[in-house]
Order: sequence, then C-alpha cells, then structure tokens
Amino acid sequence: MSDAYIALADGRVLEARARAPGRTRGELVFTTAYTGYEESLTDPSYAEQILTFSYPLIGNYGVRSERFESESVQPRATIARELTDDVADWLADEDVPAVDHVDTREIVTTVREEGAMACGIAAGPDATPEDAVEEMEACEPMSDHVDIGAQVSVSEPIVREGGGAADVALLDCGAKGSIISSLIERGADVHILPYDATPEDVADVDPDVLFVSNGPGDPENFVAAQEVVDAFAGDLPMAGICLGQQVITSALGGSTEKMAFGHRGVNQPVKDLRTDKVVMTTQNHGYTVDDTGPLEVTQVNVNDDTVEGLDSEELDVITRQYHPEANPGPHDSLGFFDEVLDLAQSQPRVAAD
Ligand SMILES: NC(=O)CC[C@H](N)C(=O)O
Repeated sequence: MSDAYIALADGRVLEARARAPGRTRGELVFTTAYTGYEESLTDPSYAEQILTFSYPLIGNYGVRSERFESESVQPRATIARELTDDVADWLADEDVPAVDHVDTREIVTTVREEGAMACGIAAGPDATPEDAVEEMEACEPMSDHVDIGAQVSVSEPIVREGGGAADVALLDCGAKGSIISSLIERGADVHILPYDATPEDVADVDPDVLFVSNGPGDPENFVAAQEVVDAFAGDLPMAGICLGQQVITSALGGSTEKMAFGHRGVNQPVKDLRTDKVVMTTQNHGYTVDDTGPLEVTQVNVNDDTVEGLDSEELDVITRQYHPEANPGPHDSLGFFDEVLDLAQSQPRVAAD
C-alpha cells in the first residue's frame, strides 16, 4: 500500500512514498541539477510549482541554512527518486509535502513530451488517489497567479550597504539572496524595493542603476515593474536577471512566451555572440523572450537558440536570462555583476520623468 499519490494532468496517478505529509497542487517542472538542492528549494522563482529532481539521490550532503537563497522553501512540493532524512525532515518542518520512491525518469519524460502541467499531490497515512486528483483539478495555470509577486517580495524597502560604490535600486520580484550579495560584494549599496514599487519610490532612492530581479510566474503579470522600467527607459541604466530580463524587454516594447517545459539545471550552455565563447550556466525559467523590441541579442542558448542575453548601448540596458550569481552552479558568468557596476558608475544621475 502506498501512502502518497501524484496526479498528473494527463490523467495518470503515480504511487509514491510520503516523506513530508500534506496535500497540494502546482505546475509540475523538473531540474536536472545534481547539486544545489538547498539553493533550488529556496529559490523564490519556484513559487506555485512542484519541483521534480531528475538526479536520483537528493540530500547527501545535508542541509545548511548558509546555502539558502531565501528564508523559506519555495516550491509547493518536492518529488525525488530518493530523499535523505535530512532533506525530508527539513521539508516536513516547513510543511512542504515531499514524496520519493517514484520513477522520476518517467515524470521527466512526460514533462519533456507534454510540457509543464498541472499536478496534485497527496502524502501521508490517510492520503488517497482521489485526494491527489482533486488537488490537480484545482490547479490554476501559472498565468492566473496575477499577484504572485506579493508572495515573494519584501513588503517594505530595505537598504543593504556594501560600501557606497554605487546605489542600486533593486525591484524585488522574488530575488535570490545571492543576487543581492553579489552586488554588495562589489561595493554597491542595494536599495531593495517591493515588486510593486512606483516610479516615485525609485526616484526617492536616486539610484545609479535600476536592477529587476528574478521571480516566479508569468512576467506579463509584473505590471508595476514594467511601469517603472517604462518611466526610466533611456534616463537610467538598467539590468535584469531572468524575470528581470523578461520584464525589461516587455516594458520596452518586446514580448515573452511560455516555453514547453523550460530550462532548469546547472549545465545549460550559453554562447556569447560577440566573443564566440561558450559558458556553462545555471537556469530556472519557463518563459522566454520571443520579441526583443529595441534590445540586441548578445547571448543565445546553444541547445535551442533561445535568448540568453540582451543589451542596448543607447538605453544602457544589460540583461541575462540565466543566473550569473551561480547558486547553485558554475561560476563562469559572475563577471555580469562587474558589468552592472561599470554601467552604474559610468552614468550621471537623473530623476524620473
Ligand atoms: N528564475 C526566474 O526569474 C524565472 C522567471 C519566470 N518566472 C520564468 O519562469 O521564466
């Protein structure tokens, strides 16, 4: 007898073992990362998703809060082939359902073939297949989570001082901690603003650069952030990572689209079109830029040619779809933050229109 069930939108119900009890639902996605489970599980961009690890053993070097990217576990549930007790206990303490002893290869193949899909989970002694199906049927499409930013952003501005080398206004759409620390380590003072900050809030900071963070869900729902970008376009240098790239591009007249199953892992090859150099990158996204508007493509994904980097010399914009902060993952692209600081330090200050 199983004590956990996973209901998929294609009608199947898989049996599993409960490691952290509960019922929940979310968009089913997978990551191919073989290390960095603490960073992935605390990455706010996984809000409203159920995260499957394709690597079969998760948790073999314990759980340490120094490696967390935010204060809580962010996916709604976790699926793995085998979870160690350390990870299972952590997820149970955080009330995040977790299941293992399931054929994750089959789940990954399904998502690759049919796309990210609605999923329901029921785990624990009283769980039934019907409970999981009920959860799956109540799962909303990601784009219906219109105010997802409220779940992951600061509610009040916070200043983190790094030495005064530059003032960065960071729109916190669900920022990973290591994006903020990467800026602080380079001497920047980071003014962390809520995801729904107004152009006036940004002007009050008098920043050298506007930075739009990563974040969960559909970038088209981050309307306030797009309005801020629109208000300062051409007057203030801008940078963004992942959702930040998507929000900046949409605000400047481009657009985004949903991918079939996205990119989630730590070995995504990215080619810089100016240098022809290929680097390995960390990624976690389900949307991509399909129309770059006024921005120029500087980097592409080697596997599928999707846009990985954009810039505009005229507008002083530089963005990345992948995660240069590299937690988890390779450090190949950390230089992005030096470029952001250069951009900030090269500009005279201006006020909003
Ligand atoms: N990591 C991110 O910022 C993800 C951005 C967006 N939510 C996507 O899935 O594409």
